[in-house]
Amino acid sequence: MIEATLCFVLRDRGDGRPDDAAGAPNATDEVLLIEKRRGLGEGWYNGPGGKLEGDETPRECAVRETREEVGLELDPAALEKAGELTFLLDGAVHTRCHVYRTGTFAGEPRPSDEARPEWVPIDEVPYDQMWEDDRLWLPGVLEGRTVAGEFRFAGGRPLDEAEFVDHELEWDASFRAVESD
Ligand SMILES: Nc1nc2c([nH]c(=O)n2[C@H]2C[C@H](O)[C@@H](COP(=O)(O)OP(=O)(O)OP(=O)(O)O)O2)c(=O)[nH]1
Repeated sequence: MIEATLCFVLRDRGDGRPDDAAGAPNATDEVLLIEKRRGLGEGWYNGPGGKLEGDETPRECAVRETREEVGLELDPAALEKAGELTFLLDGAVHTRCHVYRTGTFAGEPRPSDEARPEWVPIDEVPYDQMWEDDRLWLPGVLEGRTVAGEFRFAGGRPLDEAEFVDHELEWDASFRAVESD
């Protein structure tokens, strides 16, 4: 089983309207997406992220992958755990993915061999150029919600060529018990 991360960095486009009391972003916020240049999901938009290395925690992985892919420095303590997604392929767990969200970052995004970064208004996220399941959970994550999801694919490797067949979602999931993540 692969353990991986995704990290969605949000910024306020500056319309002066505050986010709501719960801190949920408003519709003028932008999210940093990458166009993935190689590997799984090549050619599709996603958040920065990737597989855990060595004995790093998912949080450390999200910070490292964001630095490597787009050159932003994140504050690990300011990463909010927003999701835990399990991707199954032909009945077996293929990848467990920890999803983070943050509004705290330093630096300007820059392209790398792996990724071309782009700030995208959260109501213009190109779901037709992303993994097929993303439209089911990413809008809620960008609104500040938490989600636990299971997504079933079938048809053999690689995962990004398999058929998306089924899913289960639990919204407003609590990840406090595993917050060392
Ligand atoms: N948004 C989204 N991301 C997904 C899905 N399935 C899935 O594995 N991912 C993510 C998890 C990881 O961040 C990323 C795959 O990891 P990666 O970027 O390290 O994969 P890779 O094959 O390019 O690995 P590498 O050669 O760079 O080590 O894709 C999905 O359905 N939706």
